[in-house]
This record gives sequence, structure tokens and C-alpha cells, in this order.
Amino acid sequence: MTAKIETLQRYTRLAPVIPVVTIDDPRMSIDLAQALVQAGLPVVEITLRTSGAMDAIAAIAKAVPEAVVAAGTVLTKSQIAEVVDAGAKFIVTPGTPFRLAEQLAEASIPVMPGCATVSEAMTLGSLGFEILKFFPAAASGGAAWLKSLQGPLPKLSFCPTGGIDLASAPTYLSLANVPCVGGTWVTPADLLRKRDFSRIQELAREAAALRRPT
Ligand SMILES: O=C(O)C(=O)C[C@H](O)[C@H](O)COP(=O)(O)O
Repeated sequence: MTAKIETLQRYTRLAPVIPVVTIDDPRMSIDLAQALVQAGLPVVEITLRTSGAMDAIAAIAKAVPEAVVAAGTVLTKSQIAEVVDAGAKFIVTPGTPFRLAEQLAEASIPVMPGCATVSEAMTLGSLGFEILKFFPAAASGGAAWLKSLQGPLPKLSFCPTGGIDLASAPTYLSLANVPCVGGTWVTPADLLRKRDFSRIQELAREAAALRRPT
């Protein structure tokens, strides 16, 4: 196992849930990351869907060392270099075309590439990735899909994301090939807009209590 996979394995076992955050104002990112860390969710994925996302990643990486900040929605080769420069600890993609997968394999930080089919999972496995994002999880077969892969692809594990909430997370987390799940339910857009960090912390505490990794 490579050092990058070992590191990613450690990150994905820090907490049962990775909040997926789309942030408009990077100035709130430090308060948000601190709130999540305090509530027991130290790993946070900032999606590159907004102009402020890169600054948010950089701010968290610099000011909240207890947090593990991931860059999500990485779609291009140039974004790989940018998020590494910003201080992201690992990279997440929603899906992984082959060319991007080859470029991600060369990244200096760990990568959790996205897949939604068995063939995609096998392709990523052949490139050396062992921990994959399963996206969109609920729409692509849910926990039953993940369970079906335990036999044929025992080396791979998955962070399912997409359509998961507090109620459905335990079913995923009960699977041996699922160290954690991802989702936006902990940091919904309306609470972020209102900067309601105390409600976000309540949601984060509930999520952190789902299953403490062993
Ligand atoms: O854009 C990306 O790269 C993503 O990471 C997609 C997100 O993981 C999903 O949008 C999760 O969204 P929910 O279904 O609301 O939990």
C-alpha cells in the first residue's frame, strides 16, 4: 500500500461523515471548519463550485490545522495543481474520466476519485486507487451496490455520497467496505447563508455520533 493510500485511509477513518460544503464567502470558512472540528467532524470537503472555494481551502489549511480539508469537484488537471498549492490535504472528484484519472494518479496528495459503475471502480483500482467516492450513491444503487462489490472487488472501499442523510447513513456505514459517507446535510445552504454555526454544530454532532470508527 502506498503512503498516499495509507494517509487517505487514515483520513476516511477519522469520522463517519465528511460534510460536503459549497461555500460562497470564503471569510466564513475558518469559523465553519472550527465548528465542525469541535463537533467531531474534522474532515471537510470544499467543492470547487464557487469562486471563493479555493480561498476557503487555503484559509482552512492555514488557520485550522486540526481540520483535514479536501478539495471536491476537481474536474481538470490545472485544478489539481491549484488545490495542492492552496493546501488541500486530499482531492475528491465526482466522476473520473480516464485521462483525469491518470493525471490524478500523479498528484502529490491523496485522491478519492469518484465512480458510479463497477467498470469505473475496476479502472480506478488498476491505476492504484483503493478508496473511491461512490457518486451519486443513492441514485446509482445505494448500499446494495456497495454490498455487491465486496465479493468481486475486496480491495476497494468507498465513501458513498449523493442523496445520503442522517437517516440513511447508518445502512451505508454498516458495510465493511464503507469507512465513511459524505453529504451536504450537515452544512445546508440556508444555514451557511445565515451563518447559523450553532445549528450546523448540532447537525455535525448527530453525524459524528453515527459511528465512531474503531
Ligand atoms: O460536486 C461534487 O463533486 C460533489 O461532491 C457532489 C456532492 O458530493 C453531492 O452534491 C452531495 O450532495 P448531497 O446529495 O446533497 O449530499
